[in-house]
Amino acid sequence: MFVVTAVADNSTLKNITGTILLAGAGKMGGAMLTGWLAGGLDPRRVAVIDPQLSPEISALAAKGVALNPDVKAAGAVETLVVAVKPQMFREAGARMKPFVSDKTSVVSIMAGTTIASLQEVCGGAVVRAMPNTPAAIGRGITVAVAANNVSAQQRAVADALLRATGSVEWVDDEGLMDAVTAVSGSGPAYVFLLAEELARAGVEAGLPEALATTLARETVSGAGELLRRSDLAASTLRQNVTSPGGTTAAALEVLMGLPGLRDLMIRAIAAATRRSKELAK
Ligand SMILES: NC(=O)C1=CN([C@@H]2O[C@H](COP(=O)(O)OP(=O)(O)OC[C@H]3O[C@@H](n4cnc5c(N)ncnc54)[C@H](O)[C@@H]3O)[C@@H](O)[C@H]2O)C=CC1
Ligand SMILES: O=C(O)[C@@H]1CCC=N1
Repeated sequence: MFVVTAVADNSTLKNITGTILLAGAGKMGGAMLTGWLAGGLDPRRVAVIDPQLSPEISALAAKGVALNPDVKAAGAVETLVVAVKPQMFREAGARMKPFVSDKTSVVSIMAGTTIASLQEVCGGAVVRAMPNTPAAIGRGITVAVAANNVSAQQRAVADALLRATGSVEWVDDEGLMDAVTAVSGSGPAYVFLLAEELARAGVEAGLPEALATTLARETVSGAGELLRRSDLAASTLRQNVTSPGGTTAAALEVLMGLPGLRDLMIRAIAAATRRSKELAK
């Protein structure tokens, strides 16, 4: 389900005149496409390539989005956005190459896949980006890095496409992308796991399952919203919950003990970073 409403007035999106071709309209590609349309991109500027189109994406044909066009029907592709699984990129990318001219910019959101292999398989001026699933509600964060041959105009269009689903941070060092993927790309999963385990522990402590699930969901999302709206550091917000000698202190003694959450998180992020590097091979 994609429910992105316009994140900001995005005149760059509205002024796009070439074709934006999305390859792979699954969870992330679909969320991005919804964000572009909500941000004012003309649906007639958009084409989608996906062998298994969802009903939600297929329905966009009525608004003018081109579905699985051939190279001729797609027109001049200004930006190709690659949102297929990294494992299928070699095969899928070769089929995308005919859509790419030397004027096309190629924006990839694939985990692990390097600028060098995108240049080799697809050509074009490559932007490598890593969004995350809160993009589906316009609250994603994306980190992006551009190859040397990306023009200022191409970078502005890439920025507008990525910013349609949340905020964007640009970096110069592609080497950061594996750790970025581990922290913010995969990060929402760690937060959802926290909600799952908080509920499970509540049941262990004697709560009915439905109540425990509601309490965990509202606590994780409410604390997330407080973190977002507050100017205070996460550590200060944590201290504000913690009365000396009280219940929170008792729980934090466990979570912050050794080995505790810090050690677990360092190991988890290291594992995801390693996996991102492996996906490059
Ligand atoms: N799910 C997530 O949290 C995030 C995913 N990503 C990246 O986004 C990419 C897509 O991931 P998801 O959306 O989760 O996967 P998904 O499985 O939901 O979407 C992939 C889509 O690609 C389509 N597809 C398969 N073969 C194709 C081909 N030859 N040409 C065009 N489309 C084809 C599939 O039908 C599917 O709709 C991956 O590379 C992943 O690393 C990046 C950030 C976060
Ligand atoms: O798990 C993955 O490989 C993708 C990249 C970041 C989130 N999902």
